[in-house]
Amino acid sequence: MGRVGVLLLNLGGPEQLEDVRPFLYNLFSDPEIIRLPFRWLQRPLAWLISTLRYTKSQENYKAIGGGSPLRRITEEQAVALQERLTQKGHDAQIYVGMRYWHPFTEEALVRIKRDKIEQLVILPLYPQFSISTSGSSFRLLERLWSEDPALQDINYTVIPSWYDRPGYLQAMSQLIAQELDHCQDSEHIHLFFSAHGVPVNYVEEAGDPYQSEIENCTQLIMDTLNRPNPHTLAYQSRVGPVEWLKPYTEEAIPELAQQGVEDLMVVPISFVSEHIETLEEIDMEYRHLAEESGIKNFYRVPALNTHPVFIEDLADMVIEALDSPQVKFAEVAHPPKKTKMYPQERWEWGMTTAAEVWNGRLAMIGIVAVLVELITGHGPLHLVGLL
Ligand SMILES: C=CC1=C(C)c2cc3[nH]c(cc4nc(cc5[nH]c(cc1n2)c(C)c5CCC(=O)O)C(CCC(=O)O)=C4C)c(C)c3C=C
Ligand SMILES: [Fe+2]
Ligand SMILES: [Fe+2]
Repeated sequence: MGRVGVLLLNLGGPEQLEDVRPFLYNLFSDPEIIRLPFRWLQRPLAWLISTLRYTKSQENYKAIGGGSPLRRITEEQAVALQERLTQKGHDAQIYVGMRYWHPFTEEALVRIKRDKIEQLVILPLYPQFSISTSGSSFRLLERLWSEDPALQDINYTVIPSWYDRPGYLQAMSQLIAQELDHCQDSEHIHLFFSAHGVPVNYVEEAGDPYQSEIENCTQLIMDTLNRPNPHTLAYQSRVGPVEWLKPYTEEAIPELAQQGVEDLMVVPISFVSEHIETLEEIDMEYRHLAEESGIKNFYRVPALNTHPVFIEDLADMVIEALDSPQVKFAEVAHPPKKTKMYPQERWEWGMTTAAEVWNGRLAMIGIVAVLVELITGHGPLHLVGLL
């Protein structure tokens, strides 16, 4: 076997407050994150939302120390994975490729080419697949590959998702059990699985398997944990005006309190590292909400980070992938759609007169909306919840 590399994919996060605005711009420029009827609207809208949202977002990053810990933790995972692979007799170079911040996926590919990697395992650090996360990175890679003959010489394989891996499930249930064992009468504690949400139309129209993978994952963790605790699954971090997967975390917590639940333990399951949504949203916002709603004891299970059982499983995944038939981007970047078209494609009927007229009208509405919002600080984007 030639020189082996592992490319770890992740979202990326602003390392300092000045990074928040360009990070948000990159995020909202991604058509897998906001689906718009017209491609040309993507960058102006990304500029608009990032400009109007960043001060609020900066406040959240300020509350967790001024930046996202995601790069540091992902690099620690990379080091731990490399060590574990070496112990298992596999020499591999590990690369981190983030989607929206440094080190960008493009930067990782420059290093992979420079190091003359011949076998590459592409491993997203998202246990469950979503069009908006792993899918977005796979599509980016698919495009970069198609543009670069040097990349086409590399034998690569993709691991699409791995939420059902025994090691991952073991590591998650060990973390939960450890947290439960710190508490008295732990069998009464309600386990509250909180997954990052996605818009409903991703699942129902675009065919995103995310919801079913999250539901299966929750059940598998409960089976592995094998304790009598009651549990609930809900979705957090909704952004924007459209409907997202339900129940929403911020509604489910007060409902449970009303039903008489007094002890709640939140288990974050869509992300393997601590990040803004665990450290700020869960530990601060949802804790506050829970206490206001009458929950007496609020606990949170830590993220996996470099949990040894988890890292061991990542190493096994890499070794197994090297021995298995290759999985190509074309197989994983485009989940089969539920309806004939992606939501944004329904509008793409070509350069018809009607489309041109609507382009013009929407542009005017957009410009007026921006001006009103910039001047008054209030407007349609605040109303629909994007800001
Ligand atoms: C599996 C995890 C994630 C899914 C699914 C996901 C979908 C998704 N996210 C947004 C919008 C935002 N995400 C933001 C930050 C962010 N998102 C995830 C994970 C998932 N996102 C993480 C881990 C982070 C934080 C990184 C860090 O800095 O620690 C943000 C920015 C933060 C903020 O301003 O609140 C936005 C905005 C959408 C629209 C979406 C699905 C379509
Ligand atoms: Fe997100
Ligand atoms: Fe949030």
